[in-house]
Amino acid sequence: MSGDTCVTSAGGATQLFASALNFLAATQCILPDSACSYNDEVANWETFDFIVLGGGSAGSVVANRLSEVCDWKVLLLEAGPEPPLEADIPRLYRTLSKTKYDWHYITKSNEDKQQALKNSAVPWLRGKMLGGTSSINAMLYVRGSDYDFQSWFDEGNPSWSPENVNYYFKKAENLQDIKLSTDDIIYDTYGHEGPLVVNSYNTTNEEVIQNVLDSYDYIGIKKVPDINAVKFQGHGVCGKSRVTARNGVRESTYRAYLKKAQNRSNLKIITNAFVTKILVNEEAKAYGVEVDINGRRKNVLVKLEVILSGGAINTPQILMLSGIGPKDHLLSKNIPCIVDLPGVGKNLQDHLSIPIPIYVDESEAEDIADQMFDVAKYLYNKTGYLAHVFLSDAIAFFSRSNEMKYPEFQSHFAIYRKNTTVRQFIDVYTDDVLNSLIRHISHKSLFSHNFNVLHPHSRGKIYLNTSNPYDYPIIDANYLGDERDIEDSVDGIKILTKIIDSPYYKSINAFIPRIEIPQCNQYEFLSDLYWRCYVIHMTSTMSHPVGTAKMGPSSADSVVDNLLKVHGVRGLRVIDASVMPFETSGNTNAPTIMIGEMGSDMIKDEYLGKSLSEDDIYN
Ligand SMILES: Cc1cc2nc3c(=O)[nH]c(=O)nc-3n(C[C@H](O)[C@H](O)[C@H](O)COP(=O)(O)OP(=O)(O)OC[C@H]3O[C@@H](n4cnc5c(N)ncnc54)[C@H](O)[C@@H]3O)c2cc1C
Repeated sequence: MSGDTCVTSAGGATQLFASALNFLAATQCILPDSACSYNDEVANWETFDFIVLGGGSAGSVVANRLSEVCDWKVLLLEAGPEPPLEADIPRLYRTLSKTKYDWHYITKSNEDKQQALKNSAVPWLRGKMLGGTSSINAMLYVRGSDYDFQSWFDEGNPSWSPENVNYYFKKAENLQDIKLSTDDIIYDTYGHEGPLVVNSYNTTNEEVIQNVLDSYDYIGIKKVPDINAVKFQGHGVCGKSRVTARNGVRESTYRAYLKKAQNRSNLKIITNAFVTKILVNEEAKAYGVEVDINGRRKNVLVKLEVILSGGAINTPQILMLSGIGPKDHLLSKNIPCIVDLPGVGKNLQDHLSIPIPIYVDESEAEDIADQMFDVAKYLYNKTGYLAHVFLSDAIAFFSRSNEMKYPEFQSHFAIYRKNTTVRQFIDVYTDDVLNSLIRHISHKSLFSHNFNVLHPHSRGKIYLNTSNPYDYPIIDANYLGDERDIEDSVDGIKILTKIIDSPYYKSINAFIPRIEIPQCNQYEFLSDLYWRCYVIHMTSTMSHPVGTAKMGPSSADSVVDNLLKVHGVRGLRVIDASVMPFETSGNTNAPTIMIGEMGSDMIKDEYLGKSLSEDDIYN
């Protein structure tokens, strides 16, 4: 592997950032160091102790942790390249959408719902590069609640108790916000010696953010100093989120885990390596993988295990292509079934996202000169608007009753200043709906509260279109397939929209605009029926798909066991977001990294004996 050239730019920047990018590209060598090409060679039929398939949020963790053992020869195969410059600079991440760094998946059209979306389908951004989706995500660092992991445990997964899970969150973390560390509770919550820097943004719209948090507080969603350090209480909690940022630069798992391991002689990292199937023999033992590296097919062999970390879409696809999945479905695609596992690709869950636009009279518009000044600020000390993503770090979690032990809903918050470009951030909607959404932006600022349902009842599925590994699988997200998700959304939106009666929102003349959706125009504005219709047609994704290789004790409905081993197959584990039996109460990157940490220790434990510093940390 050579690692001494500089990062490149995706060249896919939108007009808004084009001049900034050119400037940055010209000065890229003063940006954070980066290895540029992973041109390790792998020979046909070469043998490794472990092959990790997919270098994303979880796969990067696993590749690092396994290669800590000098005697193990580890191979990481990643379909995409090294991340470009735009992945490092938080604000530019959206420019990677629909480039070679994104798988650009899209869900199957929903026949009678989601009519406000183009083709009634939802684009699913997924990172295709080292760091995977952690190189393209919004960087919010949210662990989820103890309730989530207790429900994984109660599902028959004894290693995943809240206590064990918290141990692995801490193992990953390295809290860097010095101010926060002076609070004992916050200090004790986080880990301080892990590879993953958890911090606060260098820059936020502090005044607005505090006003918005105070407004949540006013409607009963209590403002707290740190979201991860409190137990969910009352009607809800809100605060500034921690983020995966290291002094203004994205902290992907590529940066946190892979770059630190890249010089180990026992780790080979191969990019542009697209795995077409796992080789499984008749005794149901995984013995290697078939991979396409820059157009050349190779077989690579494994002594101990293949670790599948392809993410919630590709993991079930690869399992099915390898003969592991629902027998009837595999046979219908002319794939011999080696292990009949009906759960592969099922149990797909995603957090719903429904934009709640609120127009306000707020502050002056940003002009292009301000933005160019911010470019200079970023180059100087990694502050300015390039240092944070378009979603702010103000987040809120809430429930309908104060008896709840966990949040049912989440709200993200984004500010679009008057006369700025909004279109690119919400371009999933049809032109008419989008025009209606942004129609006041020329003279008002838009406060967009992204409303999320955290524990949807609907379940979707992923299945093969064909047996050709290069054909995308079909994503049937089944949003709102369960009527309860519509009712829950309406209830949650009615709680959230009370915010416009808070003193701050009143002081800035806040109002919710009616969105022109033909199917909803018959309903009285802001009535239950209007919101119901709005939910049915405006629901999109929070980009948190999980569950398609569910962890659980029974091969009838789950894919991996408590130790993440694929049921009925030897030498094969899944370690990524697809193993989550249920969605967590928040963004899914932190829990996926935690899964990477615990999964790695499970492997070490199996082959090396107890590897943990605390006895019996998992059963
Ligand atoms: C736009 C967006 C914003 C988000 N924002 C946040 C946020 O702010 N906070 C948060 O917590 N979560 C966020 N998420 C979600 C979070 O990032 C994901 O849940 C998490 O990254 C999933 O990790 P993973 O390891 O399961 O998959 P990934 O990180 O997607 O990794 C899978 C890897 O496998 C590779 N791969 C797949 N198939 C193959 C193959 N056949 N051969 C070789 N390699 C292959 C892929 O290229 C990829 O690198 C966001 C997601 C998106 C899309």
